[in-house]
Amino acid sequence: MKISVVGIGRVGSTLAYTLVMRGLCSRLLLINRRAEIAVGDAHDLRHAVAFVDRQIEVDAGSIADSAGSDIIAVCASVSNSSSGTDRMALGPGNAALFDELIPPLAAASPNAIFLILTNPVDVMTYHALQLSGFPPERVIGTGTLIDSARFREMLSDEIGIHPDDLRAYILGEHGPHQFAALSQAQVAGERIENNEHRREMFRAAVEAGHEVLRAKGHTNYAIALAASLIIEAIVHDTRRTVPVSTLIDGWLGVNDVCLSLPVVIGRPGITRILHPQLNDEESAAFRDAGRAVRDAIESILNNSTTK
Ligand SMILES: NC(=O)c1ccc[n+]([C@@H]2O[C@H](COP(=O)([O-])OP(=O)(O)OC[C@H]3O[C@@H](n4cnc5c(N)ncnc54)[C@H](O)[C@@H]3O)[C@@H](O)[C@H]2O)c1
Repeated sequence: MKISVVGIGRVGSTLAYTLVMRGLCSRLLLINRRAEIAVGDAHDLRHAVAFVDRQIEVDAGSIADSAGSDIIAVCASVSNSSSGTDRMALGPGNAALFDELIPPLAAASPNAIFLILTNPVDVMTYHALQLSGFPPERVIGTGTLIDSARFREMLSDEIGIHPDDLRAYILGEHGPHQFAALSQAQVAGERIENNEHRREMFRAAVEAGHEVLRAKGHTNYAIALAASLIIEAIVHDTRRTVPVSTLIDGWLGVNDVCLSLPVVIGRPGITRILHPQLNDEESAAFRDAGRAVRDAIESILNNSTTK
């Protein structure tokens, strides 16, 4: 299993460390615009391999060196130091960066699965899909997995049940147009009540990500573990059900846009998209998210090579 991580900044280097810790590949390639950072991280991680149970070849390299990757995790980004909590502000810069990166990465590894972390993640997942020409099941955005994890963690504290056992999803956009599918939230077949307190908890979960950004200027640990859960599902064909950003084609009248829905993930990538029975308010929120991300795709990708 060969995994390439593109963009060795705060998120990419934490993801690379997580992949080594979890022994999720036999070859790990790090690619960064400033090559010396990737070289340094590759050395450091090679020393870390001595402390894990699996032999992993860790290298720094170029897009040509990524040939034959099974999974390509894209964390490359223009600087996000001045964008604050506005992920869309990164859109034009990152769209141009993807124009440069995705076609040669896809050509070097035509059978790979792309995992997109770069923000605005729904727009960038759509862009990667277009630029690679890969089928939608092999282009996955981390989407609202991270938001859902924060929400389940808060629910778990209140209910006193492990977050993994709670079926509670935040869906839609990884951004302001996300919503909690509370009408479907349940544990062991028992409904998790949809009340004002829980809706307040959803708002707190969304705010929690912003609090991390305000405090330290970036997020890295939780998103790296979220990405490694998706990668683990691919590597071990676990068929886990996770909310991630994927191409939506027709559901609830939403078309030609990437948004988060629960999907099943295995060795081929997304093996199935699930369609929860949302109530009217949640269905309207999903359509709103579709409109917002579609508008962003049109304005951000206007000048890109796909137009
Ligand atoms: N999806 C999520 O939930 C989530 C969570 C956190 C961060 N993010 C996003 O992940 C991205 C990375 O965040 P970060 O904090 O690591 O940023 P960062 O600035 O620390 O790292 C970005 C890295 O990309 C590299 N890079 C830029 N252009 C490149 C190119 N052409 N080829 C190779 N590398 C290139 C830069 O040199 C830098 O090392 C951002 O877009 C951020 O918003 C997403």
